[in-house]
Amino acid sequence: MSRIQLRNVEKTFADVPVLQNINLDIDPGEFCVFIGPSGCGKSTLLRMIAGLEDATDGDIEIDGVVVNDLPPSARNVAMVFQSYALYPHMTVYENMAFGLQQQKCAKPEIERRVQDASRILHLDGLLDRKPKALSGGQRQRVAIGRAIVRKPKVFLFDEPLSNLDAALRVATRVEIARLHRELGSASMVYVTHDQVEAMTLASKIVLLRPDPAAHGGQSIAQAGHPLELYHHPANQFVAGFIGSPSMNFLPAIATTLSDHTLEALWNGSPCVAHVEGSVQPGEPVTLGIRPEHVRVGEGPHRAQVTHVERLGEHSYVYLSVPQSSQLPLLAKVQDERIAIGDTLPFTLPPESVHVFRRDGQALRRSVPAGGEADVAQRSPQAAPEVARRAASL
Ligand SMILES: Nc1ncnc2c1ncn2[C@@H]1O[C@H](COP(=O)(O)OP(=O)(O)OP(=O)(O)O)[C@@H](O)[C@H]1O
Repeated sequence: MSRIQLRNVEKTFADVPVLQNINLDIDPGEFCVFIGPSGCGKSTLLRMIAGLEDATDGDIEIDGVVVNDLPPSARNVAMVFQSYALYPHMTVYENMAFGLQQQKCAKPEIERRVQDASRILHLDGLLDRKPKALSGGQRQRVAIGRAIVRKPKVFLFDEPLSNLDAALRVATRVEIARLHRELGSASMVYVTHDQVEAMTLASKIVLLRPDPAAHGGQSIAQAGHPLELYHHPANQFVAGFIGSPSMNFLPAIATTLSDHTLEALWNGSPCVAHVEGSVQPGEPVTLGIRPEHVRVGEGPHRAQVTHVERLGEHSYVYLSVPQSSQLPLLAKVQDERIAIGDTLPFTLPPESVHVFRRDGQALRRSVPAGGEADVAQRSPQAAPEVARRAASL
C-alpha cells in the first residue's frame, strides 16, 4: 500500500510554467484519475511521479519518502504507456519477463509471476506470440502484465486505452477496474481524456485547469470523488467540464437568499435554487442546470424547440427561450414525439440548480436528505527507447 503526496509541486519547461501549486494526497489503494483540457499537464504530472520528469519545485513523496532525486527504477512504480512500448522481437512471455530478468530475479520466480499475471489478464494462450500477432487490446494487456509482474506499489497509466477502438476501450476499461479490485492494495494513477473512463474508474478525480493566478501554468480546479465533482462542482469550470453534454449556464440576477434558498431572475422569470452562502440582492450570478435535470413538459418557463438529436434511448432537445439572445438550453428527454417548432413548458427544479458567483465560485448546494446532490456523501469512500524506460519502471 502506498500513499503519494505532492507538496507545492511546480513544473516549468524552459521558463514556461506548466504546473503550479500542485498539492495532492493519493491514498493507499486509491484509483486516482487526472483529467483536464488538452495540454494542461496531466502527463507531465504523472511522469513526475514516475521520475521521468524532474519537478522544478516542491516535493513528491511516496510512503513518506521524498523521491524527487530517486531514479524511476528506485521508486517502486510501474508505468503503462498509451503506445504499449513492447519489444517487437520478444514474445509475450519475454516482454513480461524482461524487467524481472534485469532485476536478476530467479527464474522460477519469474515463471510464477508471469503465469500469475497472464492468468489475471487472460493472456495464458498467447505467451509464445510476438506483439505483431496480437490485437491492440491484447498488446495493452501485455503492457499491463509487464507492470503487474513487478508487483509495484503504484501503477501509473498514461492514456492506456486511447489507441483502442470504442468497443475494446469499454472491455479493457472493465478489465482495469477488475484488476484494481483484484490487486486491492496497489494505488493507481491514471491519465485520460475520456470522461466516462474517469467517472467509472476513479475513486478520486483530479481536474486540472489553466489558473490565471499561476501566470500561464495549470493548477488543480478540484479533486474529489467523481460524484462530488458532478453534484458539487467547486466552480463554474468544473461544472462545465464534468458531465456530457455540458451543464447549461444561464446569466441571472440574485434577488434574495435566505433559509438555504436563493431566488434569482433569469430572462425576467423567477428561478429558485437550494444553496448556502452569501450573495447580495442585485448581484449578477450564473445559474447552472444539467441537460438531464431540465424537466420538460410542465412548469413556468416556455421555449421553442430549435433542434432535436434522437439517440434512441433518449433525445436531446435545444430550447430557445423567447426574447433571449442566449444560447439554446439543452434538455435530455425520453419523449420521442417532440419535434422542431414545438413550444414547450419546462421547469428548472430548485434542487438541481447550481449557482455561481461572478468570480466563478459555486455556492454550496443544500439539498434535502435523499436529494440527488447527496449521492456523493453516500458513496464509499513503442519506440525501443520508450520500451527501455518502461522496462526500468
Ligand atoms: N519536454 C517538453 N518540453 C517543453 N514543453 C513540454 C514538454 N513536455 C510537455 N510540454 C508542454 O507542457 C504542457 C503540458 O503537456 P502534457 O503532455 O503534460 O499535457 P496533457 O494534459 O497530458 O496533454 P494531452 O491531454 O494533450 O495529452 C504542454 O503545453 C506541452 O506542450
